[in-house]
Amino acid sequence: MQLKNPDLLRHQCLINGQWLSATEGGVIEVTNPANGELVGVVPKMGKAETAVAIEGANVAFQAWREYTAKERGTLLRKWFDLIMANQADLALIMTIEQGKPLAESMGEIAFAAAYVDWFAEEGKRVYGDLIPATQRNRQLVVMKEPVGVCAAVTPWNFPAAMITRKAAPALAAGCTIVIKPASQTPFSALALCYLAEQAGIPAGVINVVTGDSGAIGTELSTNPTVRKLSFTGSTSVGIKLMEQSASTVKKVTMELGGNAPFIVFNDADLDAAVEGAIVSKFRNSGQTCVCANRILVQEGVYEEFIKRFTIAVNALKLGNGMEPGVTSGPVIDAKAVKFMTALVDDAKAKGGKIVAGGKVGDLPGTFFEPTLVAYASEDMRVAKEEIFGPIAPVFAFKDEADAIRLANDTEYGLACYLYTNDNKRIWKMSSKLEYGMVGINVSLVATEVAPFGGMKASGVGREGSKYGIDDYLEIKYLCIET
Ligand SMILES: NC(=O)C1=CN([C@@H]2O[C@H](COP(=O)(O)OP(=O)(O)OC[C@H]3O[C@@H](n4cnc5c(N)ncnc54)[C@H](O)[C@@H]3O)[C@@H](O)[C@H]2O)C=CC1
Ligand SMILES: O=C(O)[C@H](O)CS(=O)(=O)O
Repeated sequence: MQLKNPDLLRHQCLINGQWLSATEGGVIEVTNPANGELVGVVPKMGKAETAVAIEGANVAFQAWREYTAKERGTLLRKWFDLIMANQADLALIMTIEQGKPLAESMGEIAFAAAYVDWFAEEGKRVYGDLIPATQRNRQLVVMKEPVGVCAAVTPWNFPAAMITRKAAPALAAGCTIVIKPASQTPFSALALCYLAEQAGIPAGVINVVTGDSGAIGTELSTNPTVRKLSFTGSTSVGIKLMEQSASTVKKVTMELGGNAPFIVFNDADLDAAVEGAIVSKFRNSGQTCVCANRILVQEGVYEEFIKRFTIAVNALKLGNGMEPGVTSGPVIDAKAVKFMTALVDDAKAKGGKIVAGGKVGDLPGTFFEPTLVAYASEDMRVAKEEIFGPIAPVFAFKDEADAIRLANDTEYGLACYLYTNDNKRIWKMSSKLEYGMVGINVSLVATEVAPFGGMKASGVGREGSKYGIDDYLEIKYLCIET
């Protein structure tokens, strides 16, 4: 890996300002999903190292909370500047360990940096209240204080943005944090924390522990010093972490799975809908929690949509994300390839028609072709399960009532998309769709200035926006005799 700044490629974890190997010397191998080549190794840490990191974060918290919001903001701004100055190297690390095309990695690094920039400012707007008392000689004051030591467990699909989306509000609020990145993509996390150290963020404020997910996760979720845990990943693991966090009554933010409907009405701009479906479905090879998981097209335009969408899917270029022009990289591992094959076989067995792709990619890594399943039906696995890969099932619906029924027929409630030019329908549908985020003639909704999150099995809490810092704060009410 040819980096301009070789110091970014870290093979140890940052704990209390020290770069450490695992106590027992174990390592985890990280491979490139595009070709199976070894990228490098990181420490295989566990409960003991995690406990040390938590204790160090607690010591650091005592001083960090005394910094003014402006002082913390200045350091976060320096972190932002260093992330952007190293964008190309960070993107290269991401593509090699995660597989997404280099252009997408460049975009994610800018997206990750945007959260740091946003919360560098937002920390300075954590206001309290003075409440008119109901009794004479009383002053009622509301203060907001940092919750303390926080934990973050993050996924492989956005190895940088999911870290800064948690670390930036935590640090801006005056908290400290211990991060457990996905074992598939640790180098992005380690590089980001190296840059935080270079920005002058004090030792112990931000820590990274790589290794045994179960052991590290159990310590993070049960250690009483940790007051807040933020997780992005599968609903099953999220539930487990919520259960484990309950024993010490932690605040939790859970960004979990999704099953996004992408609804196209007869009156929609079909070219815009096709373009939006390509972006929403095939970004990161379909491995995002907000990807279009079910494409619902009204009967009047179904055949025309399939015709245009087939052309667009066949125009996607599958390959190594380092190659110019590649739009679709590998899926994360062989397990994902096997899952995609099972979903396609199930759809075919239940009457679906594979009009594009449908096969394992004929490339050295873990590739699956961008796939279009026409004439999808509700009894198929792709109707109920989070695909998390490059398969686009297209279902037909009759009218608004049918679209709402189909769209809400899932335990998830994260993102959904609506393509129509009827304003009355937009407001009526938006109020009935059981999702935390609604894209209306828009297929990419995530931004640092808006609340990201959902309901039902998609989790609790919001990240980003002015709402994203609240869960890193405690409200303290003072009742003062005057
Ligand atoms: N909502 C989202 O953005 C994401 C959703 N997913 C969903 O999860 C499915 C599986 O993907 P995975 O990466 O395997 O997700 P996962 O939920 O297994 O892993 C996410 C993170 O949790 C950690 N983890 C796993 N088991 C843990 C435990 N017992 N205690 C503490 N931490 C633990 C992993 O090491 C990783 O850092 C995907 O197919 C997709 O459906 C996965 C990634 C992101
Ligand atoms: O976890 C994810 O899939 C991301 O949150 C999706 S996004 O924020 O990049 O849209």
